[in-house]
This record gives sequence, C-alpha cells and structure tokens, in this order.
Amino acid sequence: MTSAPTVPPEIHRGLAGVVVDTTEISTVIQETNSLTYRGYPVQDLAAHRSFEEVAYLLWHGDLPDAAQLREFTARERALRPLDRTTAEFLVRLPETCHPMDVLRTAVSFFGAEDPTEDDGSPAANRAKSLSLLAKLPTVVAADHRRRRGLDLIQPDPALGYAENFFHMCFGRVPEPEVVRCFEISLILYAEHSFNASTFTARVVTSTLSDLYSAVTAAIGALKGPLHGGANEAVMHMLNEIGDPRRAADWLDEALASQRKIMGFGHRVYKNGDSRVPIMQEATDRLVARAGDPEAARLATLHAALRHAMLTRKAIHPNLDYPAGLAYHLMGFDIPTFTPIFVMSRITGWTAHITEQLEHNALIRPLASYDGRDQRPVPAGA
Ligand SMILES: CC(=O)SCCNC(=O)CCNC(=O)[C@H](O)C(C)(C)COP(=O)(O)OP(=O)(O)OC[C@H]1O[C@@H](n2cnc3c(N)ncnc32)[C@H](O)[C@@H]1OP(=O)(O)O
Ligand SMILES: O=C([O-])CC(=O)C(=O)O
Repeated sequence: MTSAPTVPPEIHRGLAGVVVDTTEISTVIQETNSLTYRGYPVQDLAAHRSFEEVAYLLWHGDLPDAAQLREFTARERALRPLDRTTAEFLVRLPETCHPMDVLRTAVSFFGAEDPTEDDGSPAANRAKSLSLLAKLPTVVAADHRRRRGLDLIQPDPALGYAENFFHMCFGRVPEPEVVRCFEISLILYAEHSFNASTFTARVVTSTLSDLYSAVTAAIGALKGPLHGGANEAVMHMLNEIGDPRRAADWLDEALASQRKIMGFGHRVYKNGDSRVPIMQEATDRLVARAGDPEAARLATLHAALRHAMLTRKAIHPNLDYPAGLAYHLMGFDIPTFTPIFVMSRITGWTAHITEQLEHNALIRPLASYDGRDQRPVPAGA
C-alpha cells in the first residue's frame, strides 16, 4: 500500500500575517492606517490626554476620573527614587555598554531585589508595573548624565512624568511646548499590539515566568534596529548624509547596496504609520521653535530623504523617523532615544503580560525541518 503524499506545511516566516491570539488592549488597523488604545483613537489621546492617563487606560481598560488620576500619579511619583544599592550597582556598569544594556540589566536587578518576585498575582504584577514605570526614567536619566560625566539628579515629585524626566536629565524643565511634544511621543510609543518586543514579553510570560524576566527580554527585542533601535539609527543616518542636497544620491547608493533605510517601512502599515502625522507635526513645531540654521538643515534633510524614499520605493516613514529627530532637537544624546521608547512601552508590555496570564496558553509554534536526513551515529574514535 502506498502512503498518501504529505502536503508541505505552509511556512509563515517572521509570523507575517499570522493571527496568534486575541487582545483587548489595542488594535492596529492596516486598511485604515489607524490605531486605538482600548477603543480610543491614539490621535485623540495624544491631543487631549497626559501620558499618565494613557498608562492608566492601558492597564485598567478605562481612562481615570480625577480622583483615580490623583491617586495614580501620587503613587507613581513616590516610587521614582532608586535605592542606594541599585544606584551603586548601575554606576559600576561599563560606559562602553549601550544604555539599553543598562536598562535591561536594571530591570533584571529590580527582579532579583524584589521579595515578591515569584508572586505572579494580578495585584502583585500591577504593583511591579507601576514601580517600573516610575523607576525606569530615573535609570535612563542617571545614565544619560553619567555618560556626560555628571552626577545623578534626584526625581522631583512635584513634576509630571515628562517634566520630571527633563529635570533629571538636564537639571531644568524646558518650555511647556517642548514637554508636550515629548509627552506626545510617549503616548504614541506606548502600545502597538503584537509587535516583536510585546510578543517577546508574551512568550516569556506564557511559560509562567515572572514579569521582570518578560520585561528584560522585551527590552532586548526592542533594542534591535529593525524595531525600537531604529529611532537612534535614524539620527546616525541623518548625520551620515549631512547635506540635504545629498539625500537623493545617498539614498540611491544605499538602496543599490541593499541597505535598509532606517525609520521607513512597517510590518503592518503598508500605506503609512498612523502615528507619523502627529509626531511629524510635533517635530515641525520643535524645528520652528529652535529657529536656528542647524535645526533648519536637519529638517530640510529629513524632508528630502522622506520625499526621495517615497518617490523611489513608495515606502512611508514609521514613528521612529520623526521621533528620532525630535529627541535630538530636545537635546537628548542619541543612545538615549531607544531607552525613552522603553519608558513609554513599559505600559503596553505590562498590559500584555497581564492579559497573557488571564488566558494563558504556552506559546510554542512548530517548524518544518529541512536539515540532513536521518543518519547513523558513527562509532566514536
Ligand atoms: C517602532 C518600530 O519598530 S517601527 C519599525 C522600525 N524599523 C525600521 O525602521 C527599520 C527599517 N525597516 C525595515 O527593516 C522593515 O521595513 C521592517 C523590518 C520594519 C518591516 O519589514 P517587513 O515587514 O519584513 O517588510 P517587507 O519585507 O514586507 O518589505 C517589503 C519590501 O520593502 C523593502 N523595504 C521595507 N522596508 C525597507 C526599508 N526601510 N529600506 C529599504 N527597503 C525596505 C524590503 O526590502 C522589501 O523589498 P523586496 O520585496 O524587494 O525584498
Ligand atoms: O508594530 C510593530 O511591528 C512595530 C511598531 O511600530 C511598534 O512596536 O510600535
């Protein structure tokens, strides 16, 4: 009897187009290039709400009322300082390591220090998430200053999340318009469904590992230049091109040598990233406010490259393209750009960790083997 020929399995490399689970947290709609958090359009949240309100929304499912927001922000502000052991541990890390490595190590260290580390109850995870939201900016700012040879500035509980970050990095808070542009970037970066780092967090959580392990792994996934690391790569690329008149030629050479152009393209959005118009407007406001030739040169170069990429490849910018330039204009050093993304995405990651635990199934796909045929092990020498 002959056996029926086996149908080769369909391979979905990179899980492209594969729907692996449901989520109530956000939806990225490819057809309309839109994004909602818990049902609210992200554009409206960016226009009318604070980052703290969005964090609350992602975790609790609804926007806070005034009393809930007061309580939430008071708790976040109280949790910002680092204890002495953590601060001493972080300054011992080599300055040659990337700030994302510092952040990843810090989260791992917080996990090792947390006495409730093995209690994965929803209440314990909510407390850990809030503590990370509060402390990550303190770590990022301390590291930003350490690399400039400056001492840490303690968090100021009188300041909001975004303002306090500027205070801890620079010892001053810029004009409200600059703070608002920064806050808009945090709102836009907060959540994006099953992107690579969030999926990483869900994979780790699906084994019933702890929240710190899941966030540590997610930071590792976000660091790569095909994901969050692109906001830094955008600025390196603009610096490499230099002259706006060189943008089109530079692009032609880069494409001819098969280079990926950083800050362009997206796995889900094929006709433009829903978040880009709002972030681009915020970046344009920063350029206008700076009012200097250097900001104008960068803005012209940024626009010229975007135009050339659309003309040559019909590929649109993603959020990292305007955000990278915006963070530079705000005065942050390039290696701090992706850590800022983490300060925001910690909200989305931890919302997904909670959701994964609510309906957990171990994440374990299959692979189609195309290696050597089975063969006998030769006798040892
Ligand atoms: C917050 C975020 O994480 S957003 C993403 C940030 N990452 C980047 O900006 C890095 C640059 N972009 C990229 O590498 C890609 O666009 C990704 C990884 C984001 C998405 O990749 P994919 O979904 O695999 O894109 P896909 O393979 O469908 O690309 C289609 C075609 O466009 C090309 N393409 C896509 N993006 C780019 C790019 N940035 N530069 C040059 N070519 C590109 C691909 O090479 C491919 O060409 P081909 O069909 O001739 O081989
Ligand atoms: O959704 C993705 O693949 C990447 C992205 O834009 C994000 O994580 O914000």
